[in-house]
Amino acid sequence: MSFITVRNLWKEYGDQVVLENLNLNVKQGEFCTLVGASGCGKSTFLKMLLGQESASRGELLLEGEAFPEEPDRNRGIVFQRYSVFPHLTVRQNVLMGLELEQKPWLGKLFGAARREALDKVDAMLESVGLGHSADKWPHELSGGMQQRLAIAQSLIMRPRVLLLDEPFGALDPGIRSDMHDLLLKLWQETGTTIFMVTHDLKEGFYLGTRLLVFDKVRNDPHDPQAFGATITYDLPITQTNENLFDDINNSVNQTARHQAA
Ligand SMILES: Nc1ncnc2c1ncn2[C@@H]1O[C@H](COP(=O)(O)OP(=O)(O)OP(=O)(O)O)[C@@H](O)[C@H]1O
Repeated sequence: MSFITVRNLWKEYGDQVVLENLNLNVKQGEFCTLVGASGCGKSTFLKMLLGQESASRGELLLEGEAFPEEPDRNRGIVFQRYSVFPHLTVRQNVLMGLELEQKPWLGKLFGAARREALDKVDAMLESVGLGHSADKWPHELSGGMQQRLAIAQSLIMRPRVLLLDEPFGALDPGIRSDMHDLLLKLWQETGTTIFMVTHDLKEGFYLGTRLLVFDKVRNDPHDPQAFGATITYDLPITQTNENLFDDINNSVNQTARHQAA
């Protein structure tokens, strides 16, 4: 049985068809990268996987069962812009998830439970290279450090599915490449299933084990909302070549021009 099953999935907002007829089977531990023109519903798809948006039609299954309708600890998300809490230190930012999980009403751990949680937090901070910054405030961190903190915050909950929405889009190229190494290391260590949206096709090819291209196959210039995007390429990344890269790039750019027209 596949870990995640997407069957004839549609998403509409009012008259606008955003996604049409998505079909996908994902195994546990796969690293899927999602590319596509702006507005093709990539973030919407992540939100559906997170439980923040529901499908208009079709099925979204986790191990054969309907996805829980509310976000839960099975799924973590990291956005492009830093989603950390400015009024908490680095350590408190990562600790908070564990506290809320174990003490949902009080939001605080005490004694041995707190010490155990702090050990986990410090180990996680070490693994994302923030061991020396545990007592800093988010505004004292660089963009790359804040993004590492956001990743630590998600991973401490050991999500079975990690959703990344252009997590490195706002970072400089050098820092991006460090973050790639870090993400691959954490993915290998945790075995979590990843869906990552990127605008950078090369990044998609480099990081993922599987590339999903979201694109519109039909376009009505008089009614741009009539048709949604679907998955036009679903490729194991080992089977790619230079021509395919150009084909995908061209079709995504063409859709982007239609959307902008
Ligand atoms: N809550 C909402 N209500 C109405 N329309 C929405 C909502 N969320 C998204 N949309 C619309 O759905 C379409 C797809 O948006 P989405 O953000 O998923 O695209 P995307 O592929 O992630 O784009 P980008 O690459 O620019 O982030 C857009 O036209 C957007 O305006």
